Amino acid sequence: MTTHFKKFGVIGGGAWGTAIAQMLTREGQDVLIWCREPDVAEAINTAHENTAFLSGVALKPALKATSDLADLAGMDAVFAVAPAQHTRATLKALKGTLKPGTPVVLCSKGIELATGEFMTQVLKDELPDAVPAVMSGPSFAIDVARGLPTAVTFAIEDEALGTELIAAISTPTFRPYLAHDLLGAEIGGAVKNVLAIACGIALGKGLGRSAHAALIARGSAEMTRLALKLGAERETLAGLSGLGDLVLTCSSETSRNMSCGMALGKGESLQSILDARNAVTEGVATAPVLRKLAAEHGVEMPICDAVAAVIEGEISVDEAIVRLLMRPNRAEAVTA
Ligand SMILES: NC(=O)C1=CN([C@@H]2O[C@H](COP(=O)(O)OP(=O)(O)OC[C@H]3O[C@@H](n4cnc5c(N)ncnc54)[C@H](O)[C@@H]3O)[C@@H](O)[C@H]2O)C=CC1
Ligand SMILES: O=C(CO)COP(=O)(O)O
Repeated sequence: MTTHFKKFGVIGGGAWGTAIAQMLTREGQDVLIWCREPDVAEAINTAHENTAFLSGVALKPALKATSDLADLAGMDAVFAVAPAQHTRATLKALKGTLKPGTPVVLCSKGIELATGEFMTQVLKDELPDAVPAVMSGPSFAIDVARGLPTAVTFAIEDEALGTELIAAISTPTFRPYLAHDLLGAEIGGAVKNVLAIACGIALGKGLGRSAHAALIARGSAEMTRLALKLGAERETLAGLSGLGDLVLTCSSETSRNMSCGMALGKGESLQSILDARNAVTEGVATAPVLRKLAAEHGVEMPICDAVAAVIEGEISVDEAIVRLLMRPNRAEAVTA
């Protein structure tokens, strides 16, 4: 398929932005990644490595980096990969620089704490002339950067545009699947991070694999319940950006959310866990705002609620476990 997508901008020089930029860089495509830290941009341009956020991966020399967001002006498509709490500021800074109708592919997984908004709404607020897309699914940055096989959901309203975009970005090892339910893809990505903290807590506490599996299955029910209430589609939550990412994130210590939960389960304090890492743990910011959103919509999400209560310091990990286990018996159905 011929494509007019030749110039890609990536906002965010963290692990995921770097992996996406590496994946997009190929013959016939120019890729420019914006890094907040000038030394990260410098290292990508000169040493071809992002030692701060994705060390040990040899980046393609054709990948170029900048620390000036204005350099992303005129790109054919932009991937927004700053942490969810910083996405608004980076999009705001791009006002007036992108051509109207430029696709902006939202790749961060979270809900804005200050507003309760998902990233598509943040984009609409800041760059109303952009075309929103959501790319989300089971995809550790290190796997994608190393070219290991990965499949994600690529949600966009315009099917023809989406078909052209996924043709332009896919590789033999990176397979985006086209979808139209942007909200469903966003809900999966945001909620699975909170559930991964819960799974980590259970494993860190030594509660066993049966409890872990129960949390994944009941967590999936919570995620789907919220999605249906907000108007998203059940099928999306059963796909790569829902169940797929839930399983990955809840099963591997490579996940920052899962490993944060494990450390909490072993008795470490949240602050000491966060202080010790140079990486974002999205579920920590998402849990409180997710709890609020669920309450506003009358959606029961007891696992996410318990994680939020631990994160906000209201109850201990042990109290959260007791609270979940002592809930009254109920029907298994998602919408019961
Ligand atoms: N790392 C991964 O495997 C994956 C991450 N994601 C999502 O991608 C998003 C970005 O995560 P990572 O790339 O992993 O980040 P990271 O944890 O590797 O790095 C942190 C990033 O936050 C940026 N940052 C810190 N303060 C900032 C500010 N005030 N304004 C703008 N940027 C700021 C840093 O410059 C750095 O790029 C998150 O929403 C995450 O959930 C999604 C899929 C996979
Ligand atoms: O979203 C991810 C994998 O799909 C990465 O998860 P963590 O942010 O928990 O590391």
